[in-house]
Amino acid sequence: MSPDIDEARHPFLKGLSKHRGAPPTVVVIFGASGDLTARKLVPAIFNLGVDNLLPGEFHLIGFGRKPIADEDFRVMMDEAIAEHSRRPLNKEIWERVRQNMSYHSGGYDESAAFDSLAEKINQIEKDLGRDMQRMFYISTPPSVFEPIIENLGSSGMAQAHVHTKLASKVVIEKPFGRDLESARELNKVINGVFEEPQVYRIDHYLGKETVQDLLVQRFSNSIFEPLWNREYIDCVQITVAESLGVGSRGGYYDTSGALRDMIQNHTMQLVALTAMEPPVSLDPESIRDEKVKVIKAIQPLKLDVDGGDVVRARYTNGLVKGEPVKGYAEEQGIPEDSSTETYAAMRLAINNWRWQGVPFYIRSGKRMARRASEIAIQFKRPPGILFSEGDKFNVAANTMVISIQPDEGVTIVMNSKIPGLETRVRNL
Ligand SMILES: NC(=O)C1=CN([C@@H]2O[C@H](COP(=O)(O)OP(=O)(O)OC[C@H]3O[C@@H](n4cnc5c(N)ncnc54)[C@H](OP(=O)(O)O)[C@@H]3O)[C@@H](O)[C@H]2O)C=CC1
Ligand SMILES: O=C1O[C@H](COP(=O)(O)O)[C@@H](O)[C@H](O)[C@H]1O
Repeated sequence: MSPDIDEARHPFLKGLSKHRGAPPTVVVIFGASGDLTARKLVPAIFNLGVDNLLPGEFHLIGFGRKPIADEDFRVMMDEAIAEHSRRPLNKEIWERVRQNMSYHSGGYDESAAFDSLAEKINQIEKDLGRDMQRMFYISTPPSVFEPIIENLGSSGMAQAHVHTKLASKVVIEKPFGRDLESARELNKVINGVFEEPQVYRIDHYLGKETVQDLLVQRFSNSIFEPLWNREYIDCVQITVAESLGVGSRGGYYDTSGALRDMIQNHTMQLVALTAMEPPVSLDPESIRDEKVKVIKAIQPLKLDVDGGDVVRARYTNGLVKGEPVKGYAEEQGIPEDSSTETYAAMRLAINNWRWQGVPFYIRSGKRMARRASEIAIQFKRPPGILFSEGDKFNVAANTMVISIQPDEGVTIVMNSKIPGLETRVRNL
């Protein structure tokens, strides 16, 4: 590995092993011509390669309805890395993945296409002379999640090497159903084909370093935990703001809106991690149990138009960096009668011992003034006996801001004396 790439590692990682011994793997991405594949999945695979975390034997197969030649797919993915990867494209590293990349076209409900995909993977195993783990990443709009899962079952791919370390895995994107009933129905289809340990219901916010750091910050630093409750906290504000519009994804987005696309999943994960009790251990079930407990304590929302807990809105046309951009209603693929929101904000009341009376304000939107995801913990003000005289004492509420992206870090707003003979106060 060239020194400049090693330099790109986080300083905390210096001296730690880079290899976790992943088994030989074939990843199949359904919906591989789409936005998520280009923006996140393939750049992430490239970066795993840079960090030497890919298995020695690694194959990537894109799957989709449009016919795409293997070489065209490789070029599309080169461009995706050049545009979206956090590290520049390193041709030497990428070539090792690239040479084992191909595209398989077929309908998501077409069983023959899945049979031929199974044959292709069997042939890769035969050529290698050993079994491989198969990982199926469903990166399509939710309307085709179910036929893909059913076809993975009927083609036998879901059961490959089951009950061994190489058992097939399936990764399912969100939204996971439209409501409780459809989510249960989707679960039923999944459980009819895969065993639970094979299933990954993904929320990519949980993979962000700063989100993973939340539990560490809360439960490994004794200075915060005693203050993390209704005695000291005035309110919590969670913002997930994007500057992008819906772009080419109007067809999918209009069936979701901000509530299903961002609030019920990513934003609620941030609420859960901020508000949950300490888990009894770090195993996934213990963390899940605490998240479930705190989410159950959230009170039903008041939906009245005036004085309710929820606001929905959508962006109109305007300027971004001086360039005109379309309003949501004019974006490609948005039906004329659409009433889908691109912004949602709500006030949550968590009725448990720790949080009663502390509002959680959460909001998410597209085409906002700037891209920023953050959790702001606003503490109660001290009694205003000493420093409460207008301008002279510009006292702010202490606030801890955990910035998730784009600038990662923690900022604490505190009050301090302005140097000089007179006692003047300002926040910094
Ligand atoms: N984009 C993002 O930033 C994120 C997206 N997600 C989730 O990932 C999934 C994929 O998102 P994204 O890549 O943006 O979606 P896209 O709209 O880009 O669709 C992905 C691919 O699915 C196929 N497709 C599109 N529409 C349909 C349809 N109506 N029926 C069948 N196939 C269709 C197309 O491939 P082809 O025509 O070749 O078959 C398309 O290239 C969604 O579930 C989304 O919620 C999650 C996190 C972030
Ligand atoms: O899940 C989604 O997330 C992206 C935002 O992800 P980020 O990591 O860039 O914050 C959003 O654009 C997309 O609409 C949504 O489906």
